[in-house]
Amino acid sequence: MASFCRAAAHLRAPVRFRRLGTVDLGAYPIRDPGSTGYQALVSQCKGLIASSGYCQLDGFVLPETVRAMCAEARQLRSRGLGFTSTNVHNLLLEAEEESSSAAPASPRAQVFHSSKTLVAMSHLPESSPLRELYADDALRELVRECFGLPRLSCSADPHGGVYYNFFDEGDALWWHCDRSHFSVNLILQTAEGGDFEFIPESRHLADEIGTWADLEKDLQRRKRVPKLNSGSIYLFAGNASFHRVSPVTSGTRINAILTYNVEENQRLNAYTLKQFFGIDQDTGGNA
Ligand SMILES: O=C(O)CCC(=O)C(=O)O
Ligand SMILES: [Fe+2]
Repeated sequence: MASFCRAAAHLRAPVRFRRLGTVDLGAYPIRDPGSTGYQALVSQCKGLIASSGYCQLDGFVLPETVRAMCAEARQLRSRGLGFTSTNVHNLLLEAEEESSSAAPASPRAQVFHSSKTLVAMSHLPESSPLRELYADDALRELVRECFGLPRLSCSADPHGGVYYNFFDEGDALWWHCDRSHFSVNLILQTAEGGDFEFIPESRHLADEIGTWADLEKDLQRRKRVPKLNSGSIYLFAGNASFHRVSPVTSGTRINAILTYNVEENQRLNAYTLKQFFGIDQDTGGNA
């Protein structure tokens, strides 16, 4: 009888949905910044960023959440909410008028065609696990500390704060240095090819090596190709180092970019919104 009552009480209990944990807090104690584990994590990341501009946190996002994010990304894309762009750019992502003075064979005159498909933050449902990760103050604080920044805010841009990226077969992001000084990237699904490759502290070579052909040889010879798995997050000082995503040869690479700014209330400019998200600033709608 007693056991029957317990069972009945259980049946009457309100249904609780199990909330997925997002971050592996055992390995990365981001909710406990006073702990020695947290301090060790920050000092290790700071050291790596100081020496090579790069550090990666493997298994940062738990596998179940990675699966939920991949499923969400694919579902949004299958509803036609992805925007595929081909971007023509040079090594320093300069505007045409900035690079027009470069000599024809020089590195800065080289033009690349990069392509990928993005799903903007404005398409993510309120309950999105990617939104939840982006809204996590403890992650933002970790990023701030690792890059040694005085303060850090989430983007105020409704489309570009955090977004999914797809690199399908043939897609690539060719050699460049970012305009922003730091970036945070979450790998959700790997593919054949689609490797993140970088050469620490190499930006100055664009002015020192006379031709793109010679610079490319140097980059290929010295590049680092970290082994990234689904669930890895990497922090990268992408303004100082040439990097690329190599062409995908089979499958689809899925990743998410989390955008933070030192200054508050930063939004994407009209060019970036149109070029990468297909959004007209005036209407906010997809082009
Ligand atoms: O997806 C990556 O691993 C790199 C992306 C990148 O370099 C960029 O968005 O500027
Ligand atoms: Fe980049």
